[in-house]
Amino acid sequence: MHKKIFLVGMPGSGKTTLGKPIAAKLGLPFFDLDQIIEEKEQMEIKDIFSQKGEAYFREAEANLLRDFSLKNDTFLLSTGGGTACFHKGMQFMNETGLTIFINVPYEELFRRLHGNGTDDRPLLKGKSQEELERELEGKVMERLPYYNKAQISIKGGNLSPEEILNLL
Ligand SMILES: Nc1ncnc2c1ncn2[C@@H]1O[C@H](COP(=O)(O)OP(=O)(O)OP(=O)(O)O)[C@@H](O)[C@H]1O
Ligand SMILES: O=C(O)C1=C[C@@H](O)[C@@H](O)[C@H](O)C1
Ligand SMILES: [Mg+2]
Repeated sequence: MHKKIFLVGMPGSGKTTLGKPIAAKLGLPFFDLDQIIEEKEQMEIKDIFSQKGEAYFREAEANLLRDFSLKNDTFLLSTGGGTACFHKGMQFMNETGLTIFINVPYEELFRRLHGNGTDDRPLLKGKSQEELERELEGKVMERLPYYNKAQISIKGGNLSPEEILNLL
């Protein structure tokens, strides 16, 4: 049984929503790297982006991913949308534990996030509907090569936690 599990995937793919019940079923404590960053920095992610910039955020994220994984023996960690894609995040997670990619098509991500779903997602905020859909499409294309290195890939977004557990 794996004791260190990393969930990776796009914003809106369900890492937080699905992560909690999956962790509970597996008896693992659940953590969310975005929350860990906000606690450490004492700032919301959108403010880190606007005040300190994306490069600062990516470095803090990479450092905290490593610190957290080394200091904790058992966990299910829901990572940020970009964690796998910067500073060799995917490689580190694959060397450290079990990686699971929740693979949701961009059209479904768009359905979930348009409206107020982008308020707390600084990379997606302030775009028209059309721009948001194109942005999601582009990001999925750009990031798939990283996410696809996960050891387990779960296709389609509308699975329940129970269905996902059956795939593990
Ligand atoms: N399996 C699912 N079926 C249907 N809707 C879902 C599913 N998983 C998540 N959603 C919906 O999609 C939205 C985004 O989910 P969630 O916040 O869990 O994504 P995330 O991967 O944690 O995003 P982020 O990387 O921005 O933290 C929520 O409104 C949630 O209700
Ligand atoms: O997709 C991304 O690059 C991000 C996703 C979020 O989880 C946050 O980590 C942050 O908003 C960046
Ligand atoms: Mg989340």
